[in-house]
Amino acid sequence: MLFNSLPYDVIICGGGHAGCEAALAAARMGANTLLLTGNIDTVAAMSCNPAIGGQAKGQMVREIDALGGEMGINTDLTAIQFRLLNESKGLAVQSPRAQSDKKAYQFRMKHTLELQPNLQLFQATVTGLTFAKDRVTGVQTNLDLEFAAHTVVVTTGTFLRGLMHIGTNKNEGGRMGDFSAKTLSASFEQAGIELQRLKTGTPPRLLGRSLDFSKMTEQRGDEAPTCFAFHETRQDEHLFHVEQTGEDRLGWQPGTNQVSCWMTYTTEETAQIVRDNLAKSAMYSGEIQGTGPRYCPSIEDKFVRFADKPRHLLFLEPEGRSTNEYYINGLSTSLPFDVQMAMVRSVPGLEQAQLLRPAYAVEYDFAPPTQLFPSLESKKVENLFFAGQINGTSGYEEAAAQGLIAGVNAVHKARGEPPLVIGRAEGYIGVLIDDLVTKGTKEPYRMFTSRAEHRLLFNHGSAENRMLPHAREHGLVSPARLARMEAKVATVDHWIEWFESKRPGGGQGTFGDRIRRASQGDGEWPELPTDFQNLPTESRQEVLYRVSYKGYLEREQRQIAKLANIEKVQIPVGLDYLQIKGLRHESAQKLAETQPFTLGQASRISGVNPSDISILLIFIEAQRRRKPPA
Ligand SMILES: Cc1cc2nc3c(=O)[nH]c(=O)nc-3n(C[C@H](O)[C@H](O)[C@H](O)COP(=O)(O)OP(=O)(O)OC[C@H]3O[C@@H](n4cnc5c(N)ncnc54)[C@H](O)[C@@H]3O)c2cc1C
Ligand SMILES: NC(=O)c1ccc[n+]([C@@H]2O[C@H](COP(=O)([O-])OP(=O)(O)OC[C@H]3O[C@@H](n4cnc5c(N)ncnc54)[C@H](O)[C@@H]3O)[C@@H](O)[C@H]2O)c1
Repeated sequence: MLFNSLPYDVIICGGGHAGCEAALAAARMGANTLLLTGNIDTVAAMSCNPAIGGQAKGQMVREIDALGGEMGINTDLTAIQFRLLNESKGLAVQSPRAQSDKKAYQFRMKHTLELQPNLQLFQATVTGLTFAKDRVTGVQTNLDLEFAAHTVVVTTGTFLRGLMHIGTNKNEGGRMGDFSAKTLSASFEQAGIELQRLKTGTPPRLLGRSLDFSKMTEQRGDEAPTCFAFHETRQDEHLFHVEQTGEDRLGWQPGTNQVSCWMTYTTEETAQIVRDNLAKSAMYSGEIQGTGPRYCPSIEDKFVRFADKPRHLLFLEPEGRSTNEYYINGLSTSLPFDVQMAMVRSVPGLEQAQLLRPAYAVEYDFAPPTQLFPSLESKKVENLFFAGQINGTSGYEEAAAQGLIAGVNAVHKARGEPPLVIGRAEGYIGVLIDDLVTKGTKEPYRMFTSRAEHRLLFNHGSAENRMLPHAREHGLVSPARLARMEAKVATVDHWIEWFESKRPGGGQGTFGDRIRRASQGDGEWPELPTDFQNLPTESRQEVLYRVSYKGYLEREQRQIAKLANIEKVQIPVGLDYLQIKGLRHESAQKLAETQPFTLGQASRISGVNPSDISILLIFIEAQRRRKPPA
């Protein structure tokens, strides 16, 4: 039965981190949006650890916030511990990280979805897509209801043919206690979309009252929390806490009443248990075919790949304020349950530990993302977008970032407008999507600072400055917030200019020169004007960062300017690379497969070398000259 006579502008399949951002972005742009998810109670569930942010991921969450997304503010208002990572290192690599109350995070996100105008939330499992020629036209569900749409965004995470492993024990599901989406994969394959398998894993959860914290080292949160949302420009938004009805904020502020994490280490006994039972691990016995995340290795991987390391650090993280459940960061495994018990109890402080949930690994289908345009629209099926773990990524933040972009672009597509594409030189979100659609991935992709060529420009505090043009052009934030973002950028620019032109008394050079010397430990800090000291912390920090690192940042900008020329050269859609004389066959094939948008994107395809790019440039320019003016 067709549920709606008029098609929705956008339907989102899956209410995980990608789906929530996609749905909110689309509805906030005024599009008539439907979010279908298998279980409304698991909206925005954190399948693994109760943490948001960390290196590069923290910066990405701030970019999501600057683009009007929800993850940052939802974390701030449900966090139970805040820590700024790399605090002793340079500002460019400092990353906010917070642990959220897992349930509060979900409840607040669900409530935000419920309150959002233009958005309908509905519980149903999507079983297939409907097509007309090479276009998607809607979705089918397990309720025998069909929904029609101009565009569809798929954000089904680890659920496609999800299969969980604990030793030789197997259960179908995308997550422990959840269902497996078994029929949707066939719909993609029917449409010519290729699927492959990946795997990921999670550690056991423990009962807090069975743990001996006196044998562990306490790790407290930062006294002054580093928030993810830009509260300075978000003043008018509803900062409701989960107990609220959405009208005002409680007296509660982010960073109040934080809880501690606890550190302990694996022992020689743990290593021995793992080594003795390696053959029983689903991963090592050949039970699992999919490739796992290299950068979040299981404990089996750690003892095999880093055999010379006698012990590994573990963090005990509380999962919330109103639960006694603890997550063990660092002990992901797919060993049988009895081995997991022995392993856990070989760790100081965990000798009497009771397990609430076992560790497990999950295998699932993903759609290699080279099948997507930079807008995240499928190259094979028009109006169909993909975002999140289904694109081969790992991580809540990576999923949310893609969800936001796919949601915005689904609306643009429905309206016949050009897509939002963030450049590699603008932020981690640009790097993430460019890496995915250009190079693809053979293992779960996780963001790192080292993936970005221009990471010095990506300090977390500058996200609003960097995203402002996109937020403005695509209407992603409220007019009031946009005005405050613009005012903030103008204030920052004003003070940078002021420091570079004015000289303090009693020393040589401008304020800028003195700040640079002082920030490198050479000389005293000049006394800074009271007006500057009175600026909100974030604006002040951004000015000092840009002044302190002026030389390095200018060098980055020069490099970007050099590359900008090839980034600007657009490649005509449907170019027949195999007909271009002089282009190596391998390059022609890779280019035809990837169908890059710009020469810059073409230059990043592995196997395409600089001489191929020169040949391509000459060809495009010759073609352009031949074309009669319109
Ligand atoms: C066991 C495990 C361990 C992990 N470890 C970590 C970790 O430590 N840290 C980390 O950051 N990431 C981890 N991940 C990955 C992390 O959970 C994902 O990267 C992130 O949640 C992906 O977000 P998503 O929105 O793409 O998908 P998900 O969060 O998986 O959400 C998918 C949503 O789609 C819904 N859905 C699926 N199929 C359908 C359908 N056919 N119809 C309707 N609704 C559907 C589901 O109900 C769910 O709500 C782990 C995942 C798992 C399962
Ligand atoms: N299977 C998966 O898909 C999977 C599995 C695990 C992790 N991940 C991803 O990786 C991230 C977790 O990975 P990680 O192990 O590097 O941990 P993390 O990102 O939570 O922590 C990064 C670093 O912070 C420090 N740290 C860890 N726990 C801390 C705590 N409680 N308090 C303070 N500092 C802490 C450690 O030095 C750690 O190396 C997740 O956010 C997720 O995106 C994915």
